[in-house]
Amino acid sequence: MYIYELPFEINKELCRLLDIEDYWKELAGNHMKYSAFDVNDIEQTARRFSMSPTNQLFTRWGQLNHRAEELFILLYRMKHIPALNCLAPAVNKDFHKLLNKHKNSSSAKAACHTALVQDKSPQKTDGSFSSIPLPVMLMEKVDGVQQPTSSIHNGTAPSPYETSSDISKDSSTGGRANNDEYEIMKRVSSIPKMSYEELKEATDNWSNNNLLGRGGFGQVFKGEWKHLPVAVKRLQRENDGRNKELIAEMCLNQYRHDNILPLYGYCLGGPEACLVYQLMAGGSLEQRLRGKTHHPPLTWSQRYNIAHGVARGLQFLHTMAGTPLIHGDIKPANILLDQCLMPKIGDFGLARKGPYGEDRTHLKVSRVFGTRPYLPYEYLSTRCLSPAVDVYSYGVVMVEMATVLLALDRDRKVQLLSQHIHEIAKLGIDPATLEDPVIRGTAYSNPSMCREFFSIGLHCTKFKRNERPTMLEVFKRLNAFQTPQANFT
Ligand SMILES: Nc1ncnc2c1ncn2[C@@H]1O[C@H](COP(=O)(O)OP(=O)(O)OP(=O)(O)O)[C@@H](O)[C@H]1O
Repeated sequence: MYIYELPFEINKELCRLLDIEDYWKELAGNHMKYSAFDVNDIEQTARRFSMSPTNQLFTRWGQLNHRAEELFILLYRMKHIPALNCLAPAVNKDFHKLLNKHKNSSSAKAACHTALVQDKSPQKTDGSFSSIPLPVMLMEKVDGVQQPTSSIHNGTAPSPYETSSDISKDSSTGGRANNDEYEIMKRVSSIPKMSYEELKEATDNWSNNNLLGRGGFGQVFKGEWKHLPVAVKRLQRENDGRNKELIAEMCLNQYRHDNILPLYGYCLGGPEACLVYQLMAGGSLEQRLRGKTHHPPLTWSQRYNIAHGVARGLQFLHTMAGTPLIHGDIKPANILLDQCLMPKIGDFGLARKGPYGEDRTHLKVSRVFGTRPYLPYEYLSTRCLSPAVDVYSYGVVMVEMATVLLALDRDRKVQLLSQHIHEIAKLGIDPATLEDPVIRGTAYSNPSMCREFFSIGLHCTKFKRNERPTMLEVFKRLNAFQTPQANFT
């Protein structure tokens, strides 16, 4: 019997059993070998049409002419006894010995508990199936029981009998995907997967000529992948935290916005895990401010556009449907610029989903990550993470953009820029005197813009977090500033 011929009652009950606790995902990803992308797609489609995801999975798999016996074997591998019981009437009796095998074994999966409790199989078996010899068509063996080999596999999902799995091949351990990895795959499933070989070729075998920079987690290379300019972040092999970085990047860098650096894909299959981003031809804001590129200094108009774009991106993250996303590491090195100097926020390795609901204002985290000179006291001392942390960091970046003073300068009396600017304000010093020396006193100077940046910086770095503006307020303030000053250079 083909899957699409399953009797309505059996199909319905299987859907019920496998929808519980998302067992269908295990079936689809670990056993039918669908990619995480497909699993996600099935889930989305089912949600869109308010239907059972298992049913959606069966429809897809069934289109490849898979048979009930094949499904039976996969359920056997999952040790899902209620589902096996349910499907038993639809398969050749020779397969029932698999069910007996589980019934006689004490190792039936604890994970089936929920399903067992709620089992309403239309036809219960009494465990007394006969052990008739298997049909001649069966050629391969699984756990001592031969399996059919006659299915037509003309689609993307490999045969359940193939020994190599897409997921296990893709695993950084080189072995079968473990639960953690499967969890990652489930969550990152909308991000395309790339092969290590492809990326090696794209970067000319990780050529030093293509090296764009280095960060705490690895190196970033320029490359061309399928005629698309890309930046490939190759994560350090010995870096224990790389999986964390990878997971966070993949799970959280999925918010699509003009001012968020798009993650094009990832690769878990090679000696090092890689993340692939849009290539930002303008480099990082850090490089531009510190004159580390061959480009001319930024004009005020460009600085304004960068400040505006970053505020726009952050207010977007902070206002995500009731759950703000806190970036946690806003600094010039993580603000990338495209060829038109449009900024995109990158590096979501430290990003966190923020406090849920309006009554929750912060999260208490177990460890503080990030770059110290950009972090406020309440986060460093009491580990309170809230969107106000990003606001604070943004304030420091605003002042850096206006003055190119270092966020931390050990030769300065007040080493932290976030504190230094408050001292300056207290002393009544005109911030325009601190304007970036490259443009101060030139035709490109813009003292009022410098004061405005400084003033936003002061507001954002207020000691008390509830006295800081929200990113939306900052964004609006910048918008308002644009109109009367439209002709600044
Ligand atoms: N998409 C990109 N396009 C162009 N250059 C990039 C891109 N991503 C990163 N870079 C360059 O590579 C450098 C290293 O980036 P990476 O994100 O690894 O580290 P970082 O942010 O500088 O430091 P850390 O991750 O330790 O905080 C950046 O400073 C930037 O110059």
